[in-house]
Amino acid sequence: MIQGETIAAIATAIVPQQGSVGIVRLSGVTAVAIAQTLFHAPGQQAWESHRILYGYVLHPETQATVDEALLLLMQSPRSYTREDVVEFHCHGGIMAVQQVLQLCIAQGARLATPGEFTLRAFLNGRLDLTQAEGIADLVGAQSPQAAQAAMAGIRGKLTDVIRHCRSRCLDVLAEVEARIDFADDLPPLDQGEVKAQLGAILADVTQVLDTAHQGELLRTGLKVAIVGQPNVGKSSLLNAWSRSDRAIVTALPGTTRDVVESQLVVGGIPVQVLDTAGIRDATDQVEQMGIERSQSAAQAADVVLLTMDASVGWTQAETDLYATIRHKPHIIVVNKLDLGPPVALPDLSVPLVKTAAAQGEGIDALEQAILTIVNAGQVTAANTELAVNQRQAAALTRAHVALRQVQSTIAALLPLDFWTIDLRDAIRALGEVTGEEMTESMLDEIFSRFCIGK
Ligand SMILES: Nc1nc2c(c(=O)[nH]1)N(C=O)[C@@H](CNc1ccc(C(=O)N[C@@H](CCC(=O)O)C(=O)O)cc1)CN2
Ligand SMILES: Nc1nc2c(ncn2[C@@H]2O[C@H](COP(=O)(O)OP(=O)(O)OP(=O)(O)O)[C@@H](O)[C@H]2O)c(=O)[nH]1
Ligand SMILES: [Mg+2]
Repeated sequence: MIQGETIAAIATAIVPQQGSVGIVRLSGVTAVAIAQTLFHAPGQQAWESHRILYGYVLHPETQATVDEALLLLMQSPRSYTREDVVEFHCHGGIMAVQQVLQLCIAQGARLATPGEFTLRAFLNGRLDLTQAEGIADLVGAQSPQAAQAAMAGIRGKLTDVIRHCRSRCLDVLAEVEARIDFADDLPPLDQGEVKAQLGAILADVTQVLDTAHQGELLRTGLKVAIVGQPNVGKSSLLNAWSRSDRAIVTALPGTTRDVVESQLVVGGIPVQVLDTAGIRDATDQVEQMGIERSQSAAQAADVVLLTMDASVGWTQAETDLYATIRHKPHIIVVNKLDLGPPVALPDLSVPLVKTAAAQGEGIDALEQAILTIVNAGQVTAANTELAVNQRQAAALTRAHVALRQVQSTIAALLPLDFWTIDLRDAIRALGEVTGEEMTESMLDEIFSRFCIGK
């Protein structure tokens, strides 16, 4: 194992007071030497791999005690990066980890770039690209289902399927090339067999591609904006939905002045709900600015909930507002249903949900309507075993196109050389999913999206 220059980073959250323990991680050729310079382990503790040492981090010049800490050694290749890895498990907060990191830098380590530990794990063959992306997804997951899908990626479920597709393509390519090179010495190509193989591979690629929408919903989640006239019950809806008193509710129209956010999980999908200022012709400057924010929130949302008051009914104001959001996926929420049946409903064929937010009624129906409108299907643990991301989907789409092209080439009775061109394209595209065929700049681009210390 060739080890790179030693990199260092704080591996835990650096938000103040957010953890009782903080970890500084080192990986590379001088990691152990740096630890031996900085860490004093009293008594007869052995510096062995996969052992924890107890002791003190001491400033090498002043001998001042920087922290009381635990030290974890993981010797190459039995580590996350497959290089020598050392972790200082310090007290939490920011001072201890920052000072230990500074001491490591002073001893010659360099600050790791985002994702660099995982990049090294990838380059040293400990994980492939889909697994590395699974790790980033797990760190960013905002719902248990999103975490479950990420974990499937880490465990190599997608890798297995894609590798199998790629190796079958390589088999077909070998058969075809053999007929080109040694046509006289071999029996003719079994075209039926080749067609069957291609059909089977295409079916597998299609099945994986079909998970892209679920994957996108789980990873990026949804932004849902509640808009409507003042006093229709938008803030009450947010509160009922999030089972909290997140937003101020009063009987006065114009209560909400700024966008109020709440993070929820709907059917496994992370959902950011935005309660907004009621929209009307306001003279108050603060309210007017709030209304501008409502309008931007609606335009930035994935789904807009146009909320109305059943006891007032659908008015010209709703018609005007509707015109501004009709190009977005939207649902009409008829609130305050407890005050009696709606006076007037819109003459539109759009999804409509009836609620009584103050009583917490209608939330289930609202969630169902949202899942339907974004075509969420059933995001359950059972079918999130595979959930490809946009990058993987783009590569799989190229593989799909190339495989279809091979089928057309065969059907058009073109010579064998033509088959191999598209087969190679498909093989390259499948290799991009797992990272077997990647350029350095593609890798930099992917890993730079990771957080520092990962
Ligand atoms: N303290 C700490 N906790 C952590 C991590 C870490 O780096 N440090 N991880 C980091 O993300 C995750 C655990 N992932 C890990 C994956 C592989 C190895 C590892 O050493 N693998 C070697 C040898 C395993 C063995 O002893 O046989 C290997 O696969 O070759 C370590 C951590 C989550 N928890
Ligand atoms: N009867 C009844 N009253 C409701 C319901 N939902 C909200 N209200 C009441 O309507 C009033 C306005 O509620 P809010 O949730 O503040 O309305 P809003 O749309 O956020 O109002 P603005 O922030 O001013 O735009 C409050 O007095 C609520 O208690 C409901 O379902 N039924
Ligand atoms: Mg409000």
